Amino acid sequence: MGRILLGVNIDHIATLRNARGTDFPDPVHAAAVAELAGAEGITVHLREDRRHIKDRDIYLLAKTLQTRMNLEMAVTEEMLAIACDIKPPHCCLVPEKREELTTEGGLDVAGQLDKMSAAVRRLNEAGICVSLFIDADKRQIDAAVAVGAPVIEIHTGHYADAKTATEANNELRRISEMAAYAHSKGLVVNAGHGLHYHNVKPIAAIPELYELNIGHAIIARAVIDGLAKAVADMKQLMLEGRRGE
Ligand SMILES: CC(=O)[C@@H](O)[C@H](O)COP(=O)(O)O
Ligand SMILES: NCC(=O)COP(=O)(O)O
Repeated sequence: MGRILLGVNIDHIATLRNARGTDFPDPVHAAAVAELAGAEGITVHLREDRRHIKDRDIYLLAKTLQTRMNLEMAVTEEMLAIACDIKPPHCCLVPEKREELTTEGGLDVAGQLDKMSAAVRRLNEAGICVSLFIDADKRQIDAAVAVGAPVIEIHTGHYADAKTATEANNELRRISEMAAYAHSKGLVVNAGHGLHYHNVKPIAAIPELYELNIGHAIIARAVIDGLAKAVADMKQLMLEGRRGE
C-alpha cells in the first residue's frame, strides 16, 4: 500500500490571533513548525469574510513555505484573481456560506458545470493544480472529471459528525467506495474535514486516498499539549522579574 500524506490546516491559529487582534500566534510561524514536524503540505482557507486566514498570511506563506500551499477558496472572481496572483501549487475549490460555522458539505460541481470548467481552466492556465472539495457522490465525481479537475478532496464531515456507529460505518463505506471509483477515473483522491485523533485511522486505511487535510483537531491538540510548558515559562519569567533578573 502506498504512503499517505498529511496536509495541516492552520486556519485556527489565525482564529486565535484574530480573537484578540494581536499579531500572534502567527500562522506563518505555525506553518514552519508543522513542516518541521512532518506535514507534507499546508492548507489555508481564505474565506470571503477573512474570519481567520488573511491576505497577508497567504502572501507571506507563498514566500516561506518549504512544502506546498493548498489554498482553499470559494469560486468567486475575487478569489480567482488572488489565486492567479499568488499561484499556489494547489487550489481547492470549496463551497462557502458566510453564516456557516464551518464548511457544511461538498461543492455542487454537477449543478454548475460551465462555471466550474471556466474556473478550473483559468487556474490551470496559471499553473495551479486544482482540487474540488466534494461529497462522496458518484455524480459529483463524474462532474469533477468532466470539468477537468485532476484532484478531488472528499468531504469527510458527515462521517465525522455521525451520531451512531452504524451511521459512521455507512459513511465510511460510502467514502471508501467513492474513493475507489474516483481513483479508477484517474483522479488523485484526497479527503478531509472533521477528522480527529479518534476517527482518522479507518479513513487513513482507505488505499486510494493520497492525502488527508486536517486542521481543527491538530490545533486543538497543540493548545492542550503545549499548555503546561506555556504556564511554566510564564511563571519562570514572573519569578525572574520579582528577583530583579
Ligand atoms: C474546506 C474545509 O473543509 C476546511 O478547510 C474548512 O473549511 C476550514 O475552514 P473553516 O473552519 O472556516 O470551515
Ligand atoms: N479541507 C479540510 C481541512 O482542511 C481541514 O478541516 P478540519 O480538520 O479543520 O475540519
